[in-house]
Amino acid sequence: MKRMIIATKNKGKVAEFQQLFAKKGIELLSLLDYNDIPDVEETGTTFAENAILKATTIANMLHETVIADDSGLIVDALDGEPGVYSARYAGEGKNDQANIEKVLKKLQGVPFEQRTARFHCTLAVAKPNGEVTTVDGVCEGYITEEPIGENGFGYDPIFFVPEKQRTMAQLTKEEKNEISHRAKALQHLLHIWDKLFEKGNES
Ligand SMILES: O=P(O)(O)OP(=O)(O)OP(=O)(O)OC[C@H]1O[C@@H](n2cnc3c(O)ncnc32)[C@H](O)[C@@H]1O
Ligand SMILES: [Mg+2]
Repeated sequence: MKRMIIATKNKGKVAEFQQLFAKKGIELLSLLDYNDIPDVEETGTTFAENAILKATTIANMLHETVIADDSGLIVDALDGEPGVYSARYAGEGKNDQANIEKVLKKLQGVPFEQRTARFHCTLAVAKPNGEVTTVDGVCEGYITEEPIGENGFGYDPIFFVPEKQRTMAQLTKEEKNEISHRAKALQHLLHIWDKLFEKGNES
């Protein structure tokens, strides 16, 4: 396998996948490399449903094997919000800053030890022949009281990683890729990679 398509338009995800796949010597394309691919409506109520929806829709459209990523932030004190609605928590505009402000506002007065949260990532691989496989990855942490750090994307500035004693947005791309939900899901995928793409099973 020489190239792989990631069914996403999220630049932050693309940058992380580029780095994660570099070691495999696979050329990565994303939906940012194509014109005129409409957004897939994320009508599912679970990460897996949405990841499968995105992967199968784009695989059917392009007649190629594609990977889709559906991910989000789960905050225990908010009963799991923003969850599958992470990208559009503060409205359809997908505004990272507004999403962060909404989480922080809802958590006002909640002490640090009760601000537990996790990032979840489901990756779905869809082949043009209709076969679909999913893998998951999770990263545990705490929600800070204010945004800290400039790196990454989405909720990274308010996600404190105990292992690193810094927020996700204070980590380099390499450091985030050592511990992130996305990297863990991809590790699971790489474990079954040869089986998924062994000769005769490529399409
Ligand atoms: O659907 P695609 O095109 O892949 O792009 P998206 O941004 O809409 O992606 P999702 O539907 O999977 O929504 C995931 C949201 O969860 C948040 N998120 C996911 N992974 C994250 C990460 O590594 N760091 C910070 N926030 C993350 C961020 O707000 C994302 O927009
Ligand atoms: Mg989305």
